[in-house]
Amino acid sequence: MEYLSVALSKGRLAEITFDRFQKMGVTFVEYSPKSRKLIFMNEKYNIKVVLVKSGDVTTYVEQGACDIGIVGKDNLLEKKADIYEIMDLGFGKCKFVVAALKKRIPVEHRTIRVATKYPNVAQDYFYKKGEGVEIIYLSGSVELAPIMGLSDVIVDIVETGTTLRENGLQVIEDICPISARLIANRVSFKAKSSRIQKLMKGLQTK
Ligand SMILES: Nc1ncnc2c1ncn2[C@@H]1O[C@H](COP(=O)(O)OP(=O)(O)OP(=O)(O)O)[C@@H](O)[C@H]1O
Ligand SMILES: O=P(O)(O)OC[C@H]1O[C@H](OP(=O)(O)OP(=O)(O)O)[C@H](O)[C@@H]1O
Repeated sequence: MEYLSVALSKGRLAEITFDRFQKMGVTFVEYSPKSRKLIFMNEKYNIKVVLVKSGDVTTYVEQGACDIGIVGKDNLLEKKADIYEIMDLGFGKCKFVVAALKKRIPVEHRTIRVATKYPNVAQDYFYKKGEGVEIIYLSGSVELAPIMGLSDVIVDIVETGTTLRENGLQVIEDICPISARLIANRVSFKAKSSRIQKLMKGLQTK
């Protein structure tokens, strides 16, 4: 039997996903949260899990290097990849927001500057509102941008709100909810449909 390959977002989603696998009886003995290993094999069910950067999951799946993937909805909205989104996994819950400094200086006579790790999501959101904005791409610690005068607002993920609060920012608009999703390569979804369906059933178990 050919193996089923899974691209899994490293970081926050990985541990929960391995835990789900464990609960459905699919164990990856070499996995531990502290391990630096990137490939894990379950010989019994012939499932190979590879740990990739969150922004690269859609690339592996779209190109067919992996059959399926587990990734945040944030990355799906940003990448717009040609894949099937087949299941909401119900974990990794957070939301996209627009946030700004509590003591925000009003912007007059110029375009609002938006700092974000998600330029397409931010651009789409303001475009749909009919607002022209200047997008400033950052790769992390986005909350710093308004504090340092780099931007007027940010578009970012909020879960507990701690990062915003501890840096003097507040949510000014909710954009949309986010959670982890199971995605599939279009060809694999047909060619390996029964195995993928079985996995989906197992992953539903809490
Ligand atoms: N604070 C959060 N709470 C809950 N889920 C989150 C939070 N931040 C991100 N996520 C979700 O978890 C996924 C992985 O986030 P993680 O922080 O591990 O990596 P990343 O920040 O997207 O990428 P990287 O840090 O590798 O650039 C995100 O794509 C998102 O769906
Ligand atoms: O509402 P909270 O529970 O505080 O979580 C939100 C924070 O988590 C994410 O950052 P991450 O830790 O991934 O770091 P990053 O800024 O480097 O992306 C996100 O970008 C926020 O900064």
